[in-house]
Amino acid sequence: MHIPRLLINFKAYMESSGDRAVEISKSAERIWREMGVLIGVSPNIVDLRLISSSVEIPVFAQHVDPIPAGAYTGHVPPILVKEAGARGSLLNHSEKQIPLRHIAESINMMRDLNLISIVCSPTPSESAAVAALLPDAIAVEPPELIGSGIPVSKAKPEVILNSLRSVKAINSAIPLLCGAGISSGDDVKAALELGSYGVLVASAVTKSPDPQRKIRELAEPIASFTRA
Ligand SMILES: O=C(CO)COP(=O)(O)O
Repeated sequence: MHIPRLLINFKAYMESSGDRAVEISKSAERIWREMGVLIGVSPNIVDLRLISSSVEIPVFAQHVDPIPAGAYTGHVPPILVKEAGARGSLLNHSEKQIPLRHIAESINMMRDLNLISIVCSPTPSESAAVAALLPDAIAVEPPELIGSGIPVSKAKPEVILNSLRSVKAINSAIPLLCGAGISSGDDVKAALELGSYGVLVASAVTKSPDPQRKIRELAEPIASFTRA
């Protein structure tokens, strides 16, 4: 199972849509080849096929709905995400929260399609609830730090430690990523030292004047950590 250690969420930023989404994705691919760090990108749904046909690194949708293909206006069936070349999807991001039963149904539908499920959770207790649904990975992200530039790995390390503890108590095989405010290589290093498998980032890359340079900075501690 190839869970990225650095997953870049393009959200719905203009700076990471269309041709700019392709450029950032190609930068991520270049750094993956250069450093051997598995980097994934999560473009807006409007760019999913464009990005998955432009790079070899794993591409993730930002959301799926637990439905088959069919008469579902405005919804995102897992099968169509698969057809568009995605390797998986985020679920339950704090900016796109869904009920627990939808998370469970989506994880099961994604598993049947060999799509990787990375489920976001805002707190350690919700991380435990999500772990019981057996996703492929969990990403804990305190909503109040998202987009703040204040890194969860330094401002709220207990959220990572308590999530690790609560997820391990349910299933120690589920990797835990963390995100929210992660903006520097040092923030990534702190997250890894706390026990995170990897990180989820958005604005540090999408809003950077030099996304490639920022991706390299964020990937460096992962490269050294995974080499050690
Ligand atoms: O929501 C996030 C990643 O999914 C985190 O956002 P920022 O990296 O902009 O804080």
